[in-house]
Amino acid sequence: MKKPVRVAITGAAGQISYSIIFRVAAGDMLGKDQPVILQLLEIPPAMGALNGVVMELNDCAFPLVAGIVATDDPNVAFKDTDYAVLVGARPRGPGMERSDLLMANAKIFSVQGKALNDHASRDVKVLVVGNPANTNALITLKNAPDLNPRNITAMMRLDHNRSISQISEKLGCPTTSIEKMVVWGNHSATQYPDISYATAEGAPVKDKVDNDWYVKTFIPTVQQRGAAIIKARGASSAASAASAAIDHMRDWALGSNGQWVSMGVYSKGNSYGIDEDLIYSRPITCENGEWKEITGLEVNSFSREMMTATEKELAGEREAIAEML
Ligand SMILES: NC(=O)C1=CN([C@@H]2O[C@H](COP(=O)(O)OP(=O)(O)OC[C@H]3O[C@@H](n4cnc5c(N)ncnc54)[C@H](O)[C@@H]3O)[C@@H](O)[C@H]2O)C=CC1
Ligand SMILES: O=C([O-])CC(=O)C(=O)O
Repeated sequence: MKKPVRVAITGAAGQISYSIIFRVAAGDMLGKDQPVILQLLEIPPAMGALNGVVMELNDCAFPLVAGIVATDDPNVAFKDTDYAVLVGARPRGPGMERSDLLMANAKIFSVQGKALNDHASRDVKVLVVGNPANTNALITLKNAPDLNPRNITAMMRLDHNRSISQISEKLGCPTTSIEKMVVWGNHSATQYPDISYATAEGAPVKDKVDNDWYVKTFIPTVQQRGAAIIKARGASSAASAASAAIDHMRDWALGSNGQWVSMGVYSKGNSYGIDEDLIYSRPITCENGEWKEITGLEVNSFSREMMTATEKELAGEREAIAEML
């Protein structure tokens, strides 16, 4: 049996975590042979509810759960943690943009960045889910100067999976046959789901769909999917967000088997002309616990315009929270 690893999950009594925690415990994220110690963080008013989650976890008698810590102290939750999934943050309601959450949530990530810096494993892999995820990841990174910036990422996998699902439905082919999808930029309405390189059953997707559908239906549907779920459900997506978080961390830890995925990662300003000091989503493959960017793709003028629009939005968000960096 492998040695247990520590997985910290914040917002542990919230909607998304109610799906994530049980899947991590079942081995969906790190493998069916990897025991985990769950380190669950909440705020004081939610500790009663978190206690209920812990009771349910115990009732599952999961063979892989080697320990559970439930706490309202980030210094305890992040102690020696190998993985951290930062979900705890306010969700948006109808009519809001995710950036409207920036001021409400920014402080959470400066506090948690510092706590990760001081207490987590030096190799901790961090995924920021709480919105606005990319800029919250930047705040986390800037408050954790002793950690490797490569190890702090933002979740774009839900957008990636949504894109694949839309193409699969349009073409009537299985999701597993769609490869080389890319979502660029911010997890927001400016994100750019790009089918330029995508293939379905080995053939270019752009040859199978008309450009009008791509520009007028596909792109806005993916960009607005979060808002559509809020409208339909009265609450933001939770199980699909949890599933995307599991996919992101599993592929990062165990490898993406050559498949392209989209991850919000730290930009050093040396690829695709994207400004440095942003957490910007791009095409990635993962192997041996490391992510690697796909570089050198040709970018046409439509793509460049879309990539720049989402970059500008991220730069504006960075400006708005400059004092927290
Ligand atoms: N990046 C993405 O693709 C997605 C991001 N989200 C975002 O994820 C976040 C969480 O969403 P839900 O679980 O639906 O919300 P929720 O409101 O059900 O749960 C959030 C939980 O976080 C807790 N929390 C608040 N401040 C905290 C802190 N400082 N430390 C620890 N816990 C804290 C709250 O007590 C609450 O239990 C929201 O910001 C939402 O917008 C949601 C869907 C997709
Ligand atoms: O739309 C929201 O506020 C929640 C979210 O990030 C998503 O579902 O993509």
